[in-house]
Amino acid sequence: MREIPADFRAGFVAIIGRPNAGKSTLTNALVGRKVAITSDRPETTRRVIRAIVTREDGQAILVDTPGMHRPRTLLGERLGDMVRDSLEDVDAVVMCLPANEKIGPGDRYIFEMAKKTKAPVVAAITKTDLVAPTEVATKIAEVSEAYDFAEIVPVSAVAGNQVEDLAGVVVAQLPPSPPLYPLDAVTDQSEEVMISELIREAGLADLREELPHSLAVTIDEMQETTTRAGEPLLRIHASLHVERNSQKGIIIGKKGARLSQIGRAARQSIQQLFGSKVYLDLHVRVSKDWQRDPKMLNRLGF
Ligand SMILES: Nc1nc2c(ncn2[C@@H]2O[C@H](COP(=O)(O)OP(=O)(O)OP(=O)(O)O)[C@@H](O)[C@H]2O)c(=O)[nH]1
Repeated sequence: MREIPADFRAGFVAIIGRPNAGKSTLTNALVGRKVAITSDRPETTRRVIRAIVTREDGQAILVDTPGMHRPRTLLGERLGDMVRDSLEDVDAVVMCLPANEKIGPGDRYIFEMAKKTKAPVVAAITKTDLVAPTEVATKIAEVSEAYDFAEIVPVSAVAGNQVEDLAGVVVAQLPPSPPLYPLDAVTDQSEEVMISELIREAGLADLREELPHSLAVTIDEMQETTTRAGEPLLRIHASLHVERNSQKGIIIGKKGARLSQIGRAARQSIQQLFGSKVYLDLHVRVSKDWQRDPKMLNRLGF
């Protein structure tokens, strides 16, 4: 293990922002690896994910929160609780504000929540690649007037601009501390959670509005075996839960075409992550109103 400098800093950092603000993409860019799933539909993130960024000068443990919105279902309420919990006991907060969108009521609602934490709040002006440099300057002025941020850093997770600078600014807000996780750790999620998130990501890709966020994934069985040729093989049986029969049809597609496509995409990303061959068996189940069913939510880990 390399030597830890005496002025090393470490702590927990909440990444907040309204749905679609770019939190998951920024988390992945900061870690340099995919740990959070992303999509262009709001409210993709359902879990509080811990991603770990380790640098020469410190270690930031990122808590990726679900986009904040007014709760309509029991799932919504639990997500809200998860966000509030994740703002307690953090050492710093990063609030994502997209460069290409005006500050709105959703952001102001989050400012109010952020005021309740004692931790410094850094503004990350995200998606700067989508606007002209002069617009970034205007945005910085708008953001500095809207809230008393400790620092403001414009960043593009997609173009990779200023991601390192943001990491440096965030680490500087953390208290002096030895590393809290091993230096090579990137996440504390279980393999099962990561696999189910990758399957959910594949399920959400290319879906039109008719199947919004009624999709949940459970891993029913997972087994490490070998192929006939003796190579390591990960066998996974998973269920895709939807709320209605009509949604089941959408997921399966004509003659099962969509489901096969989901299986192929998910298998590829799982193989990439684990570096071994994967056999993936997917079942689609209708679990009526799972977002309102306490038993089902518990099973899914909410
Ligand atoms: N051009 C560009 N697009 C970005 C950037 N960061 C995120 N996006 C896009 O913005 C959309 C939302 O990004 P996410 O990272 O999923 O947003 P999120 O805040 O985690 O969203 P929720 O999970 O809904 O809370 C995706 O389509 C991303 O590809 C960026 O730096 N540049």
